[in-house]
Amino acid sequence: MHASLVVSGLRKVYEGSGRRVEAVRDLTFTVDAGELVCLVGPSGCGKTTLLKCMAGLLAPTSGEVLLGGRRVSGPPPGMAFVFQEYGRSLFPWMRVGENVELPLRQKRLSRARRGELVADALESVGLADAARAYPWQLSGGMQQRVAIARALAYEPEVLLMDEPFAAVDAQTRADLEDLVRRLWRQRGITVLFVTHDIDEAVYLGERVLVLTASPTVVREQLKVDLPEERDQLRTRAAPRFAELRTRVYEQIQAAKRGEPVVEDAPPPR
Ligand SMILES: Nc1ncnc2c1ncn2[C@@H]1O[C@H](COP(=O)(O)OP(=O)(O)OP(=O)(O)O)[C@@H](O)[C@H]1O
Repeated sequence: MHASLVVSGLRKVYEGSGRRVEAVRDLTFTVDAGELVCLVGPSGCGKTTLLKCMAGLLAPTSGEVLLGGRRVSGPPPGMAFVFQEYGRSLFPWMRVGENVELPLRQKRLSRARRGELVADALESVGLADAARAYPWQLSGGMQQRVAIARALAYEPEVLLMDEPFAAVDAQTRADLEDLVRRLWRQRGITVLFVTHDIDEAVYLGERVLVLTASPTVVREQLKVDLPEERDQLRTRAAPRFAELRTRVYEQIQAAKRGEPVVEDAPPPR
């Protein structure tokens, strides 16, 4: 049930109100089935535009997105999202369990099966006892866990995450990062994770894609050759982690300065 994501020659030009913005010029990359890829780039480089095109919420000007070999032309059934603004993505008048169950109502599942999926997803994020609480009775980090549980319960082939931890404190963020790694390893979902945070990208990803400033192309694809088993203290203290984060940082600085992309650049040591 895992699917690859292919972005091919994607271009998006916004036009209207006498303004023309070429947000994304030419993006081509693949996220293999079951891979966890992080995407970083300078602010305003078109990450949200890209994700909206991938989610079928915005039509590209040219190029295409393929999910499991099928062209995306509207919200694909096998895709789930987690956004930064958990406060706005959960319905305050619904209990946690009902929020998690909501997207499942589109699927033709029995009530019992829906109940199982909700319980399993809440258990996976460590919130088995919160099903009857309302979102506003939970901390920010717990609300974001609910948003992750809602995406998991849907049993997606692909999970798109758009700066999902930007609004939580550092300690919670570290816990949520480990949660994403653990769920990804357990469930083998294909994950594309957008973040502003270079350390987060290197800690989480199997690969990091660095985008240029808008109009956007892929500046570099970096394989994260850290052990699969990661640890907030040991991994972040490893010399290889420091080398990788330096490389990503340099690439983002170069992107901000608008330096041209060097084709066939040698791989980092
Ligand atoms: N609906 C729109 N109409 C016109 N221009 C837009 C629209 N949405 C985005 N843009 C422009 O497209 C460019 C990329 O915006 P986008 O929000 O995709 O970037 P981003 O990388 O997600 O930004 P950030 O990192 O700050 O969240 C910006 O120049 C923005 O002004």
